[in-house]
Amino acid sequence: MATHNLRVVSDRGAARGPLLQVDGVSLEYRTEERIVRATHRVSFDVHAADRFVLLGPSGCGKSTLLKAVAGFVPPCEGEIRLDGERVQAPGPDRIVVFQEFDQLPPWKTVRQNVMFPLRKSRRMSRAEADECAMHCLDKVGLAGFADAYPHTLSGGMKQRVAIARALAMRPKVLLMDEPFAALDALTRRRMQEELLALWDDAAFTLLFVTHSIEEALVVGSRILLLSPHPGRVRAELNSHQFSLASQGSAEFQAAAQRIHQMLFDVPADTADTTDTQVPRERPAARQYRGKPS
Ligand SMILES: Nc1ncnc2c1ncn2[C@@H]1O[C@H](COP(=O)(O)OP(=O)(O)OP(=O)(O)O)[C@@H](O)[C@H]1O
Repeated sequence: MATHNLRVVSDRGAARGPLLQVDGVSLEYRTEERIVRATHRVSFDVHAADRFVLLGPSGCGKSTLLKAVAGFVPPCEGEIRLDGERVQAPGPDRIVVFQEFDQLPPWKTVRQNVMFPLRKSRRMSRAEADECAMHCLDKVGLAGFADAYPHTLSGGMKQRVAIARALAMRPKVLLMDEPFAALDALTRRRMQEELLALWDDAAFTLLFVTHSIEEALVVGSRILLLSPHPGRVRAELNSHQFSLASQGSAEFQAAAQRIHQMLFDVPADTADTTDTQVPRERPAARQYRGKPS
């Protein structure tokens, strides 16, 4: 596997060793008619406080990898370890925030939605769970909507509730599967900003799936590039230096273009950087053969 530094920086928490280890993991779906291989021998390490992004084209197995880390899909080959323990089932140490806006039970208020997993996991008394829920809702700017029902909220607000609910559980790893993909561009940008502000505050460990190169550079401190279906590791990058503020800069554009080339091996002089979304439909790309200059 090639490891590239867009800029060399030290890894926060690296001294403690990896928190999450994905080691040679192949994932398959078995139906009566056929076997679909979603990923092939994928390996990566996530350290505490990393914002680790899985980036690749549609169908390369990003969501399936996230589900495997969550414990919903067992590897057919390889192993996933969290804090040295083999992942074999879902657990409260790994919480997933999905793209869909309907992940909040509609019959519960915002506050009840955040309290529910805290109470269900028997971590806290009702009063403690209530206090924790209000604290987390305050962090995402929704304390004033604690007694509202989800159907009265915008898509962005629902995603904020889902994030508050996840962070309230203090998971070892927060798993996010294209959480902002269904939002309009302005809201998406604001949500990215808020997620980074939350991370500045709490330095949680994030595993984030996207097919947007720009979002990967903004949100991620490290990025794993996956090849088209079935997903194989193409490269791993450090991207700590980028933020929303650097998005229009020449350095940011150059990094986006380089990632595009690494994913699709497009010659530099023909690469189109006006649209840096990883295409949803694309024929199998040629293998990436070397480190970019
Ligand atoms: N439940 C399923 N049964 C059979 N095949 C599946 C199932 N879910 C996903 N797949 C297949 O596994 C492969 C990986 O899918 P996955 O959703 O993980 O990709 P992805 O990279 O997250 O794509 P996207 O960006 O479009 O969400 C695809 O070929 C897909 O068709």
